Amino acid sequence: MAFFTMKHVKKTFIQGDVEEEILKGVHLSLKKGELTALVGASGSGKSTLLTIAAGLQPASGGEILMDGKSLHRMDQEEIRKIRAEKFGFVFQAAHLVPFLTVEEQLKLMLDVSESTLTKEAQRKEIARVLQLVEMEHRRNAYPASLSGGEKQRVAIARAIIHKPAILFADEPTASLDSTKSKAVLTLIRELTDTLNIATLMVTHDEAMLPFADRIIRMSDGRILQEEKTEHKETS
Ligand SMILES: Nc1ncnc2c1ncn2[C@@H]1O[C@H](COP(=O)(O)OP(=O)(O)OP(=O)(O)O)[C@@H](O)[C@H]1O
Repeated sequence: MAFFTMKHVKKTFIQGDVEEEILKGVHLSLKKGELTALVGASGSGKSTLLTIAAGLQPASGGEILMDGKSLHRMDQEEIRKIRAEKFGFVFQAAHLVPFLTVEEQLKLMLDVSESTLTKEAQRKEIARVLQLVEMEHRRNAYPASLSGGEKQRVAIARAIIHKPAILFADEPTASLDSTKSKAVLTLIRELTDTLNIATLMVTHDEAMLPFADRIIRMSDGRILQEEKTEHKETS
C-alpha cells in the first residue's frame, strides 16, 4: 500500500522576470519494499522531484502526503524531524566526514536522528549494519583510506542505520565503475527488500534499471511513462 503520495506537485523557479515551471503536476506514490527508478533527459526535473519528495525544498503547488499527513501543513521543525527519522539519503558522492572513522559516521547519524538506543545497543546496531554492507572489517578506517565503492557502501550504511521508511538515492552509482555500480545496486536492492524500505532512485544508467521494480520516465517536468519491471535482478 502506498504510504507516501505526491499529488499534482508543481515547482516554479523565478529567474529575473521569467517564471519557469520545472515540475508541471507530478503524481507519484511510493510503496514499502519497492525500488522505483526515476529516469529522463538532463533537465527533465528528476533531482527537483526527488529533493521536493525528500523535504529538502518546498513545492510551489500540489500536495505531499506521508502516512496520510500533508507535509505542506507541517512546520519546518516537523519536516526536519521526518527527514531525520524517516528518510535516508545517498548521493552521487559519499559525502563522508573526513575526520570521522566509519563507525563514527554511523554514530553521528544515530545522534542526528535522536536515537533512543543505549550506547551498547548503538554499538551493536552499528556492527550489524556494517555487516550488512560488508564493511565491518573497516570500522576504524577514515574515508581517505577507502575505495570509491567502499565509501558508497558506508554512505548507504549511514543512510539506513536509523531504519528509515524511505531511501532517496540521487545518482548513487554515478562516480563508480560498472562492477562497483552493480555491487552497490545489489546492496540497495537487498536492503529495500529485507528492511522493507521504499527506495526512490534517480539514475542515468540504464544498466541499473533491471534492479528496479518500477521505472518512471520524466520529460520536461512531467511523468511520461511508468513501467513495472518483470523481475528483480539480485546479482
Ligand atoms: N534552484 C534552481 N533555480 C533555478 N532553476 C533551477 C533550480 N534547480 C533546478 N533548476 C532547473 O530546473 C530544471 C530541472 O533540473 P533538475 O536538476 O531537476 O533536472 P534533472 O532531470 O535532475 O537533470 P540532470 O539529469 O542533469 O541532473 C533545470 O533546467 C534546472 O536548470
